[in-house]
Amino acid sequence: MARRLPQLVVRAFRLGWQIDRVSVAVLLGCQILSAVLGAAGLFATTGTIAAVFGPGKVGDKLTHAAPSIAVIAAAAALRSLLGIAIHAITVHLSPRISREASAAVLRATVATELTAYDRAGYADELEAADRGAEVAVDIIGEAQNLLSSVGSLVGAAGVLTVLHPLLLPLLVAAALPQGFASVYAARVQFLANRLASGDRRILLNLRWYIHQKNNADQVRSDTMGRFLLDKYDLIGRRLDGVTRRAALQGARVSVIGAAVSGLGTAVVWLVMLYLVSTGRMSLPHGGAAVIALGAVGSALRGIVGYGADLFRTGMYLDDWTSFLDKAGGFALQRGPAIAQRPERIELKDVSYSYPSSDRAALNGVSLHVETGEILALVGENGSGKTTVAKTIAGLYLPDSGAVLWDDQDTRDLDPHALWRQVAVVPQSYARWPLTARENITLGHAAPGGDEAALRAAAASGADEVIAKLRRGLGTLLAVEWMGGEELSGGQWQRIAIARAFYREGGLLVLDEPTAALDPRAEHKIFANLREVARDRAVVLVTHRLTNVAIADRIVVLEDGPVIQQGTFDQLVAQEGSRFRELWDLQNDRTGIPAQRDVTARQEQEQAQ
Ligand SMILES: Nc1ncnc2c1ncn2[C@@H]1O[C@H](COP(=O)(O)OP(=O)(O)OP(=O)(O)O)[C@@H](O)[C@H]1O
Repeated sequence: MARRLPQLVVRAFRLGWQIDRVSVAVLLGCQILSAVLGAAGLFATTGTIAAVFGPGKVGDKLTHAAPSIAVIAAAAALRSLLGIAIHAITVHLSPRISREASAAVLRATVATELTAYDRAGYADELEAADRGAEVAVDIIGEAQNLLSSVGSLVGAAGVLTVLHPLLLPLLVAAALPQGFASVYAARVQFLANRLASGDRRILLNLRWYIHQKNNADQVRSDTMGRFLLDKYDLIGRRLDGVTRRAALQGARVSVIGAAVSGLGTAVVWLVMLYLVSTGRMSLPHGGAAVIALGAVGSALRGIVGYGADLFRTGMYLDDWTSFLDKAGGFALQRGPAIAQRPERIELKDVSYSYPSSDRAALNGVSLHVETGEILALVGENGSGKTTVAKTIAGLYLPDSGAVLWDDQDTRDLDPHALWRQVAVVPQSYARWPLTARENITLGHAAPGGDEAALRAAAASGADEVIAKLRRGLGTLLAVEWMGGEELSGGQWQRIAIARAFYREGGLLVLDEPTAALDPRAEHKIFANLREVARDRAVVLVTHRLTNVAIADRIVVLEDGPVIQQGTFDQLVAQEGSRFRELWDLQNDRTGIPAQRDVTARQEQEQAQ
């Protein structure tokens, strides 16, 4: 603690310094002045006592004591003014420190590799960092309380040492057991909190799932309410158990520490009585020592208490800094090269495993797509289509092999510049609680007003959606907010596609882009796709095989590796192949395979 506390005080003020130098400078100035005034007041008190208890007439004694009394009064008045100033500055500064600390976590989070989210433990580290940012609100207050106690201690200790050199070391020794106990209790509480972070996250998720509008119908229709609430209760009780055990353990040690310190304090008083009764210390000095002892005692208790608080806050802040330093070990650290609009993107023998899985999601995948082309990825659930699409888009880096954007490895490319060239419609797209305009432009408003956004909306069918909104593009798409409106699933999907069409990027990735669309809307998307692909490379992931007929090339994946590649006609013609099997199954209920069989039979008969 002795080693850590000075570092933590420096760290607290450094954090404050980054945000508001003037406030921190004034705070430190007030603190030093207050300590000096405290010592002056205490010295004046001993002077007053010596004068009052000394020999002479009462009137003379009071005249003698008057300057000291004036100093005591002035010091007390000034200190209380300084106290008000310190409090006001602390209250003003603390929330800003906490907000800045949270913003730093957010900045680090968006600057981590996507794969971090797939790693067990990352969410815990993120939560710990968030908690560190949350408690940062206390650090300035705790640091300044500690400084103030240290200031009082220095002043009072000086006075006490002048009165008798034995008293101060004895008092410090008496305070130490309580100090150790407080730090131990703080540490136990911190470790318990860390241990419980997984459960706390589950509770948070449960709350979110129960509150969320998207799930509200299923919570009711699936009669999930009781089940979720019981789960919440169960985990809450487990959490209570952890905190109760920590509180008991901390309290046990605190009681022992307090008892030993209490005994120590009794010894100090006995020593003082002994010194006064044996004439080793004068009575006026004894009186002054009583006051100084009180001041030193309360300063020591302050150091112990505030020190323990600061120590605990420091442990949380350690989690915060360690997350910021390495962003959970997944900080984006790619090369600086700036990606241009890609002419050709190529996957060369790419393999990729998710961190939490010992099975490869991609296994030796090689394929390419060029500007003006539509590449379709096909395969059964879990075959690796989305993973390939994300790897092409530079969202994942391969474990082995390479993803080349015009011969430049995505590992060497600046990721933000690369993503400016990418437009993605993922399977579950974000429904931002923003206006329709912002949902399409995503903060990249075109200089020519709404023209580009409306063009993208027309290409995706979102124009019909916008036309029905009360305030058109300016309508807030969040019904839970005043003036907001809600869209249907398919209407949202049209907006998500418009968003991708709006982006200028040279790569367009569509992962099941029409799953929620009606046939007319779906037809419109695919009718426009060739035009959209004119100056972009398009990667299309879909299970609806009729839609992949539009693609220039189709890649069929199965559990990681590519098992077939070719045009639609080539793949359909491969009897017994996986693509042909999926095609036949999909059309089993529509009669298309039967028609095909009839056509094939007719052709055979004609040939004979
Ligand atoms: N975040 C993840 N963490 C661990 N494994 C994952 C993760 N995402 C996908 N996988 C695994 O990787 C494999 C490929 O998944 P991917 O999502 O690429 O398949 P897909 O072909 O797109 O499937 P679908 O047709 O169901 O969308 C699957 O075995 C899946 O279980």
